[in-house]
Amino acid sequence: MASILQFDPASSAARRPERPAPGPDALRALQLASTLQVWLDPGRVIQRFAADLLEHGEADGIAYRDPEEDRTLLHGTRAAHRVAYRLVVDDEDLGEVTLMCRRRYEPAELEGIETLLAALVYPLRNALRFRRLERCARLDALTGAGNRAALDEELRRQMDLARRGGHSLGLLMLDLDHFKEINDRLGHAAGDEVLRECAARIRGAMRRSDLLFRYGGEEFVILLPDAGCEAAVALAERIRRAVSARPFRLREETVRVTVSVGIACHRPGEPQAALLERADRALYAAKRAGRNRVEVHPPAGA
Ligand SMILES: Nc1nc2c(ncn2[C@@H]2O[C@H](COP(=O)(O)OP(=O)(O)OP(=O)(O)O)[C@@H](O)[C@H]2O)c(=O)[nH]1
Repeated sequence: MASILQFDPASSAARRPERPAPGPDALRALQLASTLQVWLDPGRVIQRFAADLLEHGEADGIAYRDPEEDRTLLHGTRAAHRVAYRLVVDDEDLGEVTLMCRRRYEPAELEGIETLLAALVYPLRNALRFRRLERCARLDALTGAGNRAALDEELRRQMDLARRGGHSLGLLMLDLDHFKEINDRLGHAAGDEVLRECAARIRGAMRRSDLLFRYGGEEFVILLPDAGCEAAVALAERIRRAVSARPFRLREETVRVTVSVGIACHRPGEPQAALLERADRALYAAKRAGRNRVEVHPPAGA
């Protein structure tokens, strides 16, 4: 088990005030920092950092625990001797870097490694911040689903993948029934609560590979990569049941909510707008047929 050292570049410099003028380590760190700052993806920053240390034989393997993702990236191979650094800048957690080596580290070697870690922390912090901002720009703040801009981008990407791979792509358009009544009777804040809870129930019915977006006010879109109409109908029914099965408990009231769902499956060569338009037509048919139901475009037998 490796001991974990907290690495903060400010306190690390403070610990060695008598450090001599820049030597080869410092020059290498400077070069490394200028290479690393080019990347705005934390995974790429770590990959480049690891490649540099592996190349110089300072480690046989380097693992990185991302502070915001449930994963650890490994470069190189695992080895018995380990030293782990929790990276912190101004109280901001940047994750944990573990260096693994077949031989035991000497104290002088660790000092050199800490100089290189100092080159890593700021590019890594910038990349983590950039990723956070980019994610916020693509998320709907109320429900945590993807927003309209994210849907446009993802739909284009998924249609392209479907075309190249010869896969199918299912699209569900989902709308809460009589939502205006909830807003009018209980107020906008209660309406917001319903939207949040509804998104949570939808997510609970989805598989990991399905993608949820808030399309507009009380309308959601789900993309099902590599899924045909049968799978799309099965998901739509699961969602319809999950929403209507039990009342929504709000702060002061409980309300029953239902959803209508329209489904269209991508046809080769079909433009994005046409696919959305067909799902919308199916949704309209579900509303006209009485709501709390699922319809597909084209309708069976058409
Ligand atoms: N609370 C809340 N309400 C919203 C939000 N966005 C849109 N709405 C409301 O959603 C309601 C949509 O009403 P309608 O389009 O008439 O639809 P509906 O009442 O669900 O009726 P059907 O769709 O025909 O079943 C309007 O009252 C909007 O003000 C939001 O972010 N929060």
